[in-house]
Amino acid sequence: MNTLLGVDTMGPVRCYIGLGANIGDSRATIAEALKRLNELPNLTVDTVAPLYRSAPIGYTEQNYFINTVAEVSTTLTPRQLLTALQQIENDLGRVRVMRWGPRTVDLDILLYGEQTILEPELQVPHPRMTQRAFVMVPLADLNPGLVIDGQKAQLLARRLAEEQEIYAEQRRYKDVVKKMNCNYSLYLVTDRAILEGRDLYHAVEAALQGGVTLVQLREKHTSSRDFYQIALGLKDLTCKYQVPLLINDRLDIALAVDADGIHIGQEDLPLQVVREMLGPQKIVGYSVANIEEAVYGERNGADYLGAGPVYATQTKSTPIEPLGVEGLRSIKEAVSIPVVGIGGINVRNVSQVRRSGVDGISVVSAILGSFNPANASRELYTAWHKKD
Ligand SMILES: Cc1ncc(COP(=O)(O)OP(=O)(O)O)c(N)n1
Ligand SMILES: Cc1ncsc1CCOP(=O)(O)O
Ligand SMILES: [Mg+2]
Repeated sequence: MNTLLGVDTMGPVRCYIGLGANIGDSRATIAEALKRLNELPNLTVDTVAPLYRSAPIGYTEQNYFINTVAEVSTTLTPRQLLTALQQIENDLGRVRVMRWGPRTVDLDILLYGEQTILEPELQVPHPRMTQRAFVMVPLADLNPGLVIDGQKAQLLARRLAEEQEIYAEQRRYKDVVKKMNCNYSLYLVTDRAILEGRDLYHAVEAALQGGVTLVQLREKHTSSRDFYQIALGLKDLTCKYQVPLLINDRLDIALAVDADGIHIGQEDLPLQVVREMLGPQKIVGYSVANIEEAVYGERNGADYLGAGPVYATQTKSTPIEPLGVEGLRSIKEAVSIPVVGIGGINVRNVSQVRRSGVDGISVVSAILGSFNPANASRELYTAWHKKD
């Protein structure tokens, strides 16, 4: 890379970014920082280590830190990357008061490819990284064989973990990466009634082969035990196709099968409670039928909104008048999180729905009502991606 001109001539560079926080809801702040990192132009978060809790070093009269390390690929120059990280820190409320003092979030370039940078503002490899368990332990999770200053990351991590106070947190932040990369464009919501006895797994697998990007298991009249078993089976299937699985309504089932998230509506458990119990790393979808509900959803932790019904539907009885494309557009314009339309969407009206500006279509009968769900999904996929 030609760093003088800031021009990329060599393709993306693999970098490691250290993240730490100890003010407020540190886990949520780290999740938000990772999301913003992944939204940077010319940068992709490839993988994130588990979270660790570590004792403060230097100034010890402060909270324990939550730490992790992200592996990213980027065509940003080291300087551009540093500026972008500082911008995220500032946007998330970091105020620089004291060296090694408490912080809302701290983002450090640990390694930038194989480069060594010795500038007053930027030193890479990070000068103290091989002395810190909270850096080396998550870094060794991502790349145990990595050699820094002639020493293997895994060996350094083991030694430092014995000397310094560091605890593994339960939540796996690989989920955050999955959530950040969630594709809402063709979202299948299941309903076994529509299958009229055909096998759910076969139908969902066919839909996945046809291009479905997200699946919601929606079981309205099933015992908890059966719901759980079906969810486990669907989780295996969606994992095989690397497509996230969300559970309709039931927080207990979503937790029990470690689903990628949940979809709840106006009559389900309160959004804030669901977010709190599921944690920041999981996807929470929220049903809305007007702008007020949409704004509420965005402010209270929803990752995306299911807006509908867009058209009349036989699949769910609802007293709500269809929103139409204009109603859908007004909801999309009122928020900045992804919005999918739902209700009566099929291959004939999908291009109209797309023109409202939403991020995807959510469908039941247009896929599961077909004897060939793979073809039906393919047609919807093509229609969604068709240029006007
Ligand atoms: C993507 C999506 N959008 C909306 C809904 C409807 O949710 P809700 O209003 O809670 O109704 P039920 O689906 O629970 O009957 C949804 N499921 N998915
Ligand atoms: C669950 C739900 N929520 C609003 S409309 C709807 C059903 C959508 O089904 P279909 O795609 O068959 O119209
Ligand atoms: Mg519901």
